[in-house]
Amino acid sequence: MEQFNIEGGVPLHGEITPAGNKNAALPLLAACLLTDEPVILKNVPDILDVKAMRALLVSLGVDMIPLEPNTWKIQAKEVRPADLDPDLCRKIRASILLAGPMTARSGDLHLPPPGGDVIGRRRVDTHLIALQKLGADVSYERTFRFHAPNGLTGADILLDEASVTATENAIMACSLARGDSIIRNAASEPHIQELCHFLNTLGAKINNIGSNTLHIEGVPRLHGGEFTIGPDYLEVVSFIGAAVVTHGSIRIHNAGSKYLDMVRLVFGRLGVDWIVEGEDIIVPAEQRLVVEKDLGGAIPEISVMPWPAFPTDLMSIAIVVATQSQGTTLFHDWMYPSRMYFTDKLVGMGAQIVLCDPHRCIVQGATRLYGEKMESPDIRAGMSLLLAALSAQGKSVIRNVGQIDRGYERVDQKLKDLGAHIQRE
Ligand SMILES: CC(=O)N[C@H]1[C@@H](OP(=O)(O)OP(=O)(O)OC[C@H]2O[C@@H](n3ccc(=O)[nH]c3=O)[C@H](O)[C@@H]2O)O[C@H](CO)[C@@H](O)[C@@H]1O
Ligand SMILES: C=C(OP(=O)(O)O)C(=O)O
Repeated sequence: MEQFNIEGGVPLHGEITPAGNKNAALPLLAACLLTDEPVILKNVPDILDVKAMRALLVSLGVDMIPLEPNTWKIQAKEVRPADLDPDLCRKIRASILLAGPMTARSGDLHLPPPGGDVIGRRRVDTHLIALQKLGADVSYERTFRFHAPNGLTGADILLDEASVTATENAIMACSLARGDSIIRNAASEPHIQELCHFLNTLGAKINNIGSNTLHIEGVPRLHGGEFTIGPDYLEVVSFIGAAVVTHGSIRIHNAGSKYLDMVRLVFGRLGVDWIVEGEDIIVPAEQRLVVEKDLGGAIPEISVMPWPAFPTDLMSIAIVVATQSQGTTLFHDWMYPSRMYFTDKLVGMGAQIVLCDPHRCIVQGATRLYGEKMESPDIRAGMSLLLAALSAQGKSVIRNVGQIDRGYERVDQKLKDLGAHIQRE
């Protein structure tokens, strides 16, 4: 297993361009199953999760041909509901995204359980409820079977929670269902909006995009098309965090700042700001990192919520930034029960953090961090430990960097280009 060796304390300077959004690329790749015509996808990130999704699609009969770096021609001329490799499905959460398009396209799929980040129980019930509502038979005996030999029929679907991937599965299935559908309590993250725009490019009829009530007119077939995946806002914010905790200054090209309003508000409470210049973001070196108290001097709370509120996937980055901001902040992530345990490693580096329970921690900043040897537990915690190591005095080792490579393209090279002292070994 590869590791990163980092010599911390070097301010980052320079320019980067983020890769395409992992959480958009994965559903868009799965959505290519909905048409037998070729699709050209541009700005597909070169990351481990995409490699796993590609292997899954290939085993279902899909051709995926690289045209140039980050650009793929994908054609699902004929699909076969083959027995999918359970180990491959377990590698990524997004393997569950095969359920919607395969049930709609071929009426049959045997799907082993998905995997992904180990950050607590991750239910799939909402996915099953949505597909059942559209008329699919769903059974589970260590593997899922989705069966709809006569196709799917549009329905009024009320999701029992605003699950991101369940919304995506429902959207893909409704697009080819007979008749009209409504998806209520839909999630509306940027990647869900992007999936809707992509499907409309292929001839789907999805309305109210970006809202929590989607209207979908089913169509008998989708055609081919071309689409460019948008920038990964999670990578953008991770690099903003890296610049801030190293007191550096960077320019991020094509940063997709239209999606960052809430993040800016929340990071603003930690004293972080940036300048938007066209499509770019500039993080200035001079930041007054002081926690902004709530009215009456109360300790501010940063908590996660479905979009357009603050995303859970940025919680660990915000926690590391808070260790470098003067003041006290309460962090609350009710979504996942195991996302906060990585704070132990920050404490080992010198951070003052009280883990109150699996969902809450209090960070008292600013503290100097010192280099440590660590293991990357999950993708975002891994990236956060990398930020901490870049900010720390002395040497750090981060093992199990495959967790970071799942979602960040060439992260070590990008950091090196910004002047970081980082080696992959
Ligand atoms: C491949 C992909 O796109 N993964 C993302 C997707 O995962 P994923 O789609 O798996 O996450 P979900 O949106 O289903 O839910 C995340 C967690 O929050 C809970 N929950 C969610 C919504 C809600 O209204 N009530 C509720 O309790 C769920 O039970 C689950 O435990 O969305 C998550 C939440 O943004 C992100 O962390 C993941 O990076
Ligand atoms: C939790 C994440 O990914 P996944 O859902 O793919 O495990 C993430 O991207 O932070």
